[in-house]
Amino acid sequence: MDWIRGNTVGRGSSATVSVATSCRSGNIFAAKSVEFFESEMLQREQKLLSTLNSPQIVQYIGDSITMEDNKLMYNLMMEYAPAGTLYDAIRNQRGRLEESVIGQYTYQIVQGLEYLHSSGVVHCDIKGQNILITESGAKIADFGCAKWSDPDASASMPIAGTPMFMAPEVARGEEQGSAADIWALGCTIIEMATGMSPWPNVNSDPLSVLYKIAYSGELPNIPVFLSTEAKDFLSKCLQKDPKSRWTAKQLINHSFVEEFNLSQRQNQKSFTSSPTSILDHRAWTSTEESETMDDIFETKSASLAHRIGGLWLNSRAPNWKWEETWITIRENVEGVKQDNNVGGR
Ligand SMILES: Nc1ncnc2c1ncn2[C@@H]1O[C@H](COP(=O)(O)OP(=O)(O)OP(=O)(O)O)[C@@H](O)[C@H]1O
Repeated sequence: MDWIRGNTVGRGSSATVSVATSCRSGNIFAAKSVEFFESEMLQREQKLLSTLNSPQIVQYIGDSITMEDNKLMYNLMMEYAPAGTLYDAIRNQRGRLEESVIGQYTYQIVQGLEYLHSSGVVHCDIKGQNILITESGAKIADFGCAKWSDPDASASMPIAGTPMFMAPEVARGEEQGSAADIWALGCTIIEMATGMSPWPNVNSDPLSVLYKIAYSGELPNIPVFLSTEAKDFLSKCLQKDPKSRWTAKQLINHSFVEEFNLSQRQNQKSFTSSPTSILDHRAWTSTEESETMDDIFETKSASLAHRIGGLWLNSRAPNWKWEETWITIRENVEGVKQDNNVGGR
């Protein structure tokens, strides 16, 4: 092992993330690790992340297999973000970021999404917990749910993501394309502005969340205290019809983020720095009667929500805290696999 594992800096539903130091260079990086026998998803994430290269995407460094405490581990190495996630930043600011900061992060996330979507990748799990804050701003991370947008490649790809941040067409199990990332971006802006979920008054079980999003016809509330530009930007992200949602390419020129777009262009003109090392860049109310549920979930598309909800109910974790962390769910081709994302952050 030519690197030393340091402290654990994060724990997701699928993996543990530690800070690590290279023995040769002394450089610091992050290692996302799982036991090799259950590393299929992390290896899939590695394959996808290794094809990406953008200032607004967490920088891929490499992968390795290590033997630690008699356990064979698979590690995905990437740049380390000492400041943690956007979710941490929101909590540090007592749940509400200033609008100028929201604008800046939003611009950087849109840049990352524009890069991803133009590269044929859909992230599928945009939320504050999956955005890292680095010296060069917000970077999109955690490609555990990501997929290629090519219909042939994604035909067998199941719906994945975090119910509270899911777009209506995703909650109905119809499609999960790039427009779904834009809806999730809108939800993340609400998270930045309020420190709360986009559906704060909805019963917090995923089944209720999914039903509300899929069939109520309602939209998340746009915070009243935001500027007209910010509200307009949000309304472009939170269109029920995915075809009516603005694309990342359109949003990048929206007046809400215009000043960050302009200042970046100016910076690009004045600096011509060459890159050094990659490490230098561093669910409606409470659950209804089951007859009603069966009526509601009769359709093919809704059966997805039913399966997800059932699984969640069956595997509820004792230390679950919905308010503090948003669940990520993944369905594999053979069936549904539900991951409890229970704190540790
Ligand atoms: N590069 C990094 N630098 C610093 N902290 C990180 C980094 N990557 C991840 N983390 C921390 O580890 C946590 C878990 O990482 P990640 O979201 O990638 O794991 P996961 O198991 O895929 O999570 P999820 O349950 O969202 O699928 C993050 O929320 C964050 O706090």
